[in-house]
Amino acid sequence: MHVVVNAAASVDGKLSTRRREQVKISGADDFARVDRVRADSDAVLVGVGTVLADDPHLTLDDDNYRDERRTAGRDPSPARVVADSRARTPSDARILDGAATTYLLASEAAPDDRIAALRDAGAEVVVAGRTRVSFPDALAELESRGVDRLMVEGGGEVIFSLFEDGLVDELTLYVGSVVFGGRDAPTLADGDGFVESFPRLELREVERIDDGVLLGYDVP
Ligand SMILES: NC(=O)C1=CN([C@@H]2O[C@H](COP(=O)(O)OP(=O)(O)OC[C@H]3O[C@@H](n4cnc5c(N)ncnc54)[C@H](OP(=O)(O)O)[C@@H]3O)[C@@H](O)[C@H]2O)C=CC1
Ligand SMILES: Nc1nc(O)c(N)c(N[C@@H]2O[C@H](COP(=O)(O)O)[C@@H](O)[C@H]2O)n1
Repeated sequence: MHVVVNAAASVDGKLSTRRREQVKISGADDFARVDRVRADSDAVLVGVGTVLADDPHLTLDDDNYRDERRTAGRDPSPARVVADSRARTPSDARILDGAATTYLLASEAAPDDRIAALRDAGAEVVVAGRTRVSFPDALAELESRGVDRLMVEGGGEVIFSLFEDGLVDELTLYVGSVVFGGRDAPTLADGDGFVESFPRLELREVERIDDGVLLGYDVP
């Protein structure tokens, strides 16, 4: 499986403000680029923190991309994936609106009634990990279900874990020309942080988009 992380950050590396609400950092051209990356992916993954904060839809905005995928014999939209160890995703979350397949990655610690409720709401539940989602196991299961190219849209906790597990192949980071500050504001990679063996990236591209900069990296 090829894993592409895409996110937008302020110049001080924050994905949002300390209020952890959804903030538009990208402009129209960058959102159009993100739609293209989604359209090229088999699935789009976020953590439950992002679902609770943003209630994202994660489908395609551009109808042409849906047509293009149909013509290629693919589902019109990529699948949506939530990493949600305890199955906290609300049953009325937008990712469960039936517009695309939605996988819920849970751990063995998830309450049975929550798993049942999310299955009733249409989620395909994948259990991987005892108390927290094991990404190596969960991504292997998704691959067995046809997900060869996975886009990860955040947030910082999930992105850190994927780097920690050595599962990231590419990172594209849009840096908007804005400062959020805030010691508790989410950053591109949160979690426990690295103190050694830092993931090293190879800078592949730099492009001005809207009033910000897109940085593209390969992860060797
Ligand atoms: N600007 C941007 O591009 C983006 C911004 N955001 C912003 O980021 C914030 C949300 O980020 P954040 O709070 O970090 O949330 P995340 O979306 O990263 O979700 C984190 C949660 O995922 C669950 N999880 C399950 N398995 C794992 C695992 N193996 N490793 C890590 N987490 C796991 C955990 O909850 P549990 O233990 O219950 O499973 C964890 O608390 C919001 O403010 C949102 O607006 C989000 C995406 C993109
Ligand atoms: N690329 C990008 N730029 C921003 O400025 C953002 N705030 C985000 N956020 C991510 O996009 C998701 C929203 O998706 P929908 O529009 O609901 O489909 C949000 O949850 C973040 O993952 N991304």
